[in-house]
Amino acid sequence: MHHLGHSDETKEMFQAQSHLYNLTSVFVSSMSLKCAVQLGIPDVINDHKRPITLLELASALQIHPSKTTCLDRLMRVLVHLHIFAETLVPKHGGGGGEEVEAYVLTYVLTPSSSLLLRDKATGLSPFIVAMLDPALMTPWHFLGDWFRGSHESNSSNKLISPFEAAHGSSLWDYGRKNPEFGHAFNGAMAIDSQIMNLVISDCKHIFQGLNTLVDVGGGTGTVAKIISEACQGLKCTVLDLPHVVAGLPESENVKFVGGDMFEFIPPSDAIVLKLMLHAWSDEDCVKVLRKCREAIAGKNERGKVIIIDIVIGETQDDDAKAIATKLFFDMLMMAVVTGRERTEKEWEKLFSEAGFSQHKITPMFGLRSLIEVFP
Ligand SMILES: C[S@@+](CC[C@H](N)C(=O)[O-])C[C@H]1O[C@@H](n2cnc3c(N)ncnc32)[C@H](O)[C@@H]1O
Ligand SMILES: O=c1cc(-c2ccc(O)cc2)oc2c(O)c(O)ccc12
Repeated sequence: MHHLGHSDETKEMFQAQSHLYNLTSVFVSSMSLKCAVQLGIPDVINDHKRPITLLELASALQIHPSKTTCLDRLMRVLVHLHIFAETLVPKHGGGGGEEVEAYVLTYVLTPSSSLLLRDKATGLSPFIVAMLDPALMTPWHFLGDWFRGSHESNSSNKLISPFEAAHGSSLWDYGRKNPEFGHAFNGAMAIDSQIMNLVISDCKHIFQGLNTLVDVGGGTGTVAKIISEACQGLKCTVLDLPHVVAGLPESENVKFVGGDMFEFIPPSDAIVLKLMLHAWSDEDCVKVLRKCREAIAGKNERGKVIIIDIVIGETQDDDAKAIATKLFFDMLMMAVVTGRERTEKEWEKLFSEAGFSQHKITPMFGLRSLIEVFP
């Protein structure tokens, strides 16, 4: 291909333009992924038991023939994103020792699409659909207006989020009023929590010596179940909003309490807060942490708060991708709730304002850290 001999200035301008076009269209990656999940493409490929051609895929998905070329284009982008891979297979099976003359292009799963299969407990498909629900996408369209200050505070005189500006309710209240969304969101969080299964053996010592534990905002109890199964005899209570825990099945070691963490946290040896404090302002975090301190009062050296959350600026942050994801999370916490991601210094400030004297941070899995906080 012949390239025109552009000046450095022109090259730079085209690069800048290309960068902006790329940023403007990155949502196409998320939406193409969501489409693949909605169509059930990973399961169709898996159920086929061998590499699948475009026509076989279109037929299994019952796609109208007029849209086969559109499916081809969807698959092309998903292959580019490493969700699926292409492989050439001999046209007529190639068995029998005869020379193969023609090959046909087929699709196979990759490690990423293997995580989307329906039968896997850790299958991420419901997570992807919930996180890309229009209810969570709409607030982003309100961000500009929200910055300009047209949406300042709700009835309790607190700064409202772009989510509340868009929907007229906080994320948690919206989930109560729209149970389908609420269940999908809680289901997504439960899937995210399944990852604890992979690390619990490494952090069992954190729960050693504890008799009781409360998982504050523990959703449908995934983390509590994993911890209680790993630590024999440990009695776990999950505190979450009443509509979240209503009717959930209990067991001998996992009980549910419906309530508001700003009002009351049941007394226990330790409190777990996973992906909780990052959803709240500093002022609200200090209130919750003070309630936690009351709940573990009198437990001597056993008493502690165990936080699983993001810490910005850790050594793992050498990886540019990890930094970007943490910064994206920070924006997410701005758009859908009233929280933020915090550096160690910012966490430390919250702990000392809430009356805690010591903390220990252990980088954990993925982007999360485990922070033990002591009175
Ligand atoms: C992001 S989810 C985290 C769920 C769980 N900890 C996990 O990591 O899978 C936040 C949870 O906080 C709960 N929540 C929100 N406000 C609360 C409150 N005032 N008191 C108790 N729980 C609350 C929500 O219902 C939701 O289950
Ligand atoms: O809207 C969200 C999304 C998440 C989330 C995204 C990706 C993950 O791997 C885990 C969690 O977390 C949230 C959260 O903790 C919160 O308090 C409010 C909203 C969201």
